[in-house]
Amino acid sequence: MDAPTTTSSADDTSGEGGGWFTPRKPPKRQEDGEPQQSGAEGPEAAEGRRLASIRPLGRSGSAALATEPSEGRIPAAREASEPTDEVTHARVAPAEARPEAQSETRPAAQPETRSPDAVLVQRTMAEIGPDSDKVTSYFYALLFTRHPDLRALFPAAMDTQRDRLLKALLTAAEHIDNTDVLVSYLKNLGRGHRKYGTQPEHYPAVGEALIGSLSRYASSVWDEETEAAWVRTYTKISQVMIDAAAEDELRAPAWWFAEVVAHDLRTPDIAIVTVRPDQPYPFLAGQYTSLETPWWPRIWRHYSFASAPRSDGLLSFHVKAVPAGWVSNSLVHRARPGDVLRLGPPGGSMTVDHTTDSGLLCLGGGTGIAPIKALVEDVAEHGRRRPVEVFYGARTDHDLYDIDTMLRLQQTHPWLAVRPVVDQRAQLPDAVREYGPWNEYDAYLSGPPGMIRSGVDALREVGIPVGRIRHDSVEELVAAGS
Ligand SMILES: NC(=O)C1=CN([C@@H]2O[C@H](COP(=O)(O)OP(=O)(O)OC[C@H]3O[C@@H](n4cnc5c(N)ncnc54)[C@H](O)[C@@H]3O)[C@@H](O)[C@H]2O)C=CC1
Repeated sequence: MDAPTTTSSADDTSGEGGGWFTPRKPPKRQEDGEPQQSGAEGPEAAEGRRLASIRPLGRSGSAALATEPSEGRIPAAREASEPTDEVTHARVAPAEARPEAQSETRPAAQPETRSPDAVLVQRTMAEIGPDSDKVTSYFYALLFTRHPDLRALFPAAMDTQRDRLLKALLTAAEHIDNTDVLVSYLKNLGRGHRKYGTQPEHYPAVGEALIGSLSRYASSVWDEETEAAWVRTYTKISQVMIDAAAEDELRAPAWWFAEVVAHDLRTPDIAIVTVRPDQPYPFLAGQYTSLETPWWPRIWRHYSFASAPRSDGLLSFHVKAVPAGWVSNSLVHRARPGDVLRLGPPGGSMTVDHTTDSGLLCLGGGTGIAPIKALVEDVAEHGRRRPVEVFYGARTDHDLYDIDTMLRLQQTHPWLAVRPVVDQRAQLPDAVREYGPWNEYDAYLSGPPGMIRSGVDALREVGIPVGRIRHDSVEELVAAGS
């Protein structure tokens, strides 16, 4: 099944964006192609005022956000940029979930801790909240009418990811003061865009469309000051992305080709797909990649690696075909040895900290067992006898499609305990409560959103601090309709 794209509780910012692709020739303004809008604020009025402010951002090497990342995470946006496998819709965080909404309810005497730009950006976000679908549509209308070459390079069916790019940008802007988290997120986002062929000159085009759509739908709060704040914010965002992509270019390809070498249908809708990349693919156990099939060009989905790095260089994924999941259905029902896929760079930070000897408490629900298996192999390879307890949840016995592998690992490694938990008999979080104590353990959760939520609650109840609980982004899992 599609792996979620966020990992870890206190970190991770893998980033994949929604896809800006290389035009065959440099993008060119198409004044005649403007979307026709009735009403006072047409695209020209909305967008034409300050386009010169967003300049092409070359590969300067000087990141606008200078602070080094501390592996932070932006929970809402990380996955936002890369869909899992489902149709999703524009989702701007509800007002009550937004940082500015919280600060708006502070007592008046409390000092403002946000930067002036953040205040203006967040005010815009609050304003466009109810119109997020319209903002998204207008954003892409502006982008593609002004830069038609870009349209041809997005997936044919934009519904699947059309809001990903915008959402990632808006979330990044909203967190502009949270530099540690943001820089790491944006660097990953910039690196992830290399597989689309994104070039520095594409960023101003996107920035213009962004400001054009925001100014239209946040017109009641939009003024010169707000526009300047957005221009500064977007310039910072894009500069970090451009620099990260340029840096990455020196050491890694934009994508890897990977030939399917094995296809093991474990249940009618779950397959283990093994591929051989065309060149070495470095990654860490617990991470994931983005994957494109030949049947759905430019539709990328995330899948966790189901093994630690192997000496033969092969990579495996556990894929569950989900309703309307184009990529997952192709991988389960169509892919065969010899087919060639493309892989993006690895991402995610749900990885083992080898500097400690703490035990690992792992909860894997359904195909979420894939990265858990990789973590177990990673611990085994490091030769440290750390206790590892795996709770493997499934709907029925039949759905424990990889239990044999897990039990074999348990036989080989005395420090490993694997406990299958089948729904009819127990709930995964309840099962965890029956064992323990867990206060000396780091926890890893991988599975559907409901499992992550109730699992985190249960783990906190049994005394594991939140900073030691790592998991995939629930928001993104929900967005994926998993
Ligand atoms: N890196 C990761 O974290 C990965 C996550 N996944 C995610 O895992 C999910 C797997 O889907 P399926 O195999 O269809 O799983 P599923 O829906 O069949 O659920 C599997 C098990 O998770 C537990 N579970 C599910 N909902 C729960 C809830 N509300 N409360 C407590 N426990 C619950 C139960 O034990 C259930 O049997 C997908 O959403 C996929 O995106 C998949 C691969 C990797």
